[in-house]
This record gives sequence, structure tokens and C-alpha cells, in this order.
Amino acid sequence: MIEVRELTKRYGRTVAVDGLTFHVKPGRVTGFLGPNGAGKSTTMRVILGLDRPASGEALVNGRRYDRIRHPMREVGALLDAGAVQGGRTPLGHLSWMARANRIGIARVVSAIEQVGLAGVARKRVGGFSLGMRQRLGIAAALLGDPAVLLLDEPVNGLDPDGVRWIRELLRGLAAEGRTVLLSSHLMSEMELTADHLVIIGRGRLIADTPMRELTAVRDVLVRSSRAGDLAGALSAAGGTVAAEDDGGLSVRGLDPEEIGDLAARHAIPLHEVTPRGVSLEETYMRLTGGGADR
Ligand SMILES: Nc1ncnc2c1ncn2[C@@H]1O[C@H](COP(=O)(O)OP(=O)(O)OP(=O)(O)O)[C@@H](O)[C@H]1O
Repeated sequence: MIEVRELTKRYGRTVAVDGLTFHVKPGRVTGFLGPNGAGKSTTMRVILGLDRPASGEALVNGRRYDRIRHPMREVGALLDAGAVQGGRTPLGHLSWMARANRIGIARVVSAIEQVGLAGVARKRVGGFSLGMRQRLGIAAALLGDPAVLLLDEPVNGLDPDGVRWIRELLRGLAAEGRTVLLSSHLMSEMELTADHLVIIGRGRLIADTPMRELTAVRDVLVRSSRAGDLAGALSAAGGTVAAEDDGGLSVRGLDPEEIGDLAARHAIPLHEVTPRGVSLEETYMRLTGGGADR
């Protein structure tokens, strides 16, 4: 569990985070969204004790990061995957981290296996692709087998294979009961990965909502060779029907089962019944107004 309470962080005159409050609960992936400059990285840095807030607090499992005795065993983070020295190997780098944090060597081996780097464990990181570096960064985050994970843009620059791998990994970690906070600008990917969303703008909370509420069904697209008769029957049953340019009908206020049953009662053939949702991208743009914050 991560608790951010009334958090404010300033850099000179810039208020990067402004009285922000939200909780990140275990057992689900929480997406952290906001335009460029909204304050996501700053919030993550404060949670990880890398920045001190002007006021408010951020707690991991009920404690401030700097009060946690073995931080890597409680919270793992991926902030900047490019940070490893090129001369190091995954095995060397992770062993060094494990020693510094009193983590057994067995965890190094399993973290390397978990991220699929076993074949290059003794190769220099300097020759690694961006995807391999991301995997190494995730191995470092997983090293202490932490219950809480924070990942800032983990899918940046990855190929579709890598993107899917991270999605499945994060969903699996949440299913094990871990707390996962994930920031990304890729809306379509976020829609597939996150169960819950925290959206901020200009350092303030805009939404703290389950994904399904942001991408709820908008209408049902219906097609029939007797569209006129169907439209009449749907309207009489309380639906709001609008004709689309291509002959389809947009129906609101009735669900697909009701539409199907109604058509059957009137012996009207149906050629298509498709519930249509709002995409996360559309909702996000409406909530944030689009564009960068600063
Ligand atoms: N070290 C710093 N010194 C001065 N200003 C900073 C510093 N770090 C962040 N800021 C400012 O704080 C605000 C929030 O930045 P932050 O990086 O947290 O946003 P973000 O939501 O992570 O953006 P992005 O999506 O672009 O990564 C911005 O105005 C940024 O310029």
C-alpha cells in the first residue's frame, strides 16, 4: 500500500506537486497518468525518499521510505533504466546491489531468470539494447521480492514483444497481491494493463477511478435489413436511437441483450450488435485538456 497525503513539492517557484492525496492499493495495477510536467516523477521520487516534500507525506506500508530498514525488500523501483554503468554485467550489478541490501545471492539468480536475462547474465551491459536494459532495471526492482513496485515509463522505447512482456509481468505481480504503480504516456497500453487510474494535472488530483468507469460502454451499434422498423421498436422500448451515416443505428439506454430480445419479438433480423466503449485516450484528453502542463 502506498499512501500519498496532502503532498506538496516545490522547485523554486514551480509547484511540482500541489496538495496531492491518493492511495495505491495492493492486488491491482494502478496507472499514474498526467501530461508532461504534471508531477508524476516528482511524486514517485518523494515516495522513494529521493526528494523531500515541502509539506505532506508519502508512506509505503505505513512508513516513510527513509524509516524503512531494508527498503529494497519492501519497495522496488524502476526510474531510469539507462543508469547502469556500461562495464557492468547483470550478474555483477545485481550481486553488488544484493550485497549492499543484505539480499541473498539466490534472489539475484531468480530475478535474472524472471526477466529473461539468464543467457546474458555475464555480458557487459554496454552492448545491451534498450529492451534488455529495461529488463535489467526491472530485475533490480524485483531483487528484494518487494510487495510494492513503482515503475516510471517502463515501456518507453520497447518493441511490441517487450511491451507485452511487461504488461503480463505487472499483471502477474498484482495478481500475487503486490501493489503496482505504473506511469506511462501510452494510453492504449495503459488501458490493457491497469485496473485503476490516478490522473494528475499541474500537481493536483484529477481522477482516482477504476479503469472500467473511465472506459464505460457509450452506446451499442446495431445493424439490420429493417433498420427503420428496428429503430421504431427500440425507441418504443425506451432506447435513444440515432442513425449513423452508413446505415447503422447508435442505441443508448438499452443493453445488447435487451436489443436482441426486442428484435426477436418483432422478428426483425439483426446483422450486428456491438457495444462501443469510450477509449481511455478520449476520456484522458477530456479530463486533462490535452497538451503538456508546463
Ligand atoms: N529537479 C528539478 N528542478 C526543478 N524543477 C523540476 C525538477 N524536477 C521537476 N521539476 C519541475 O516540476 C514539474 C513536474 O515535473 P515532473 O517531472 O514531476 O512531471 P512528470 O509528470 O513526471 O512529467 P513527464 O511526463 O514529462 O515525465 C515540472 O514543471 C518540472 O519542470
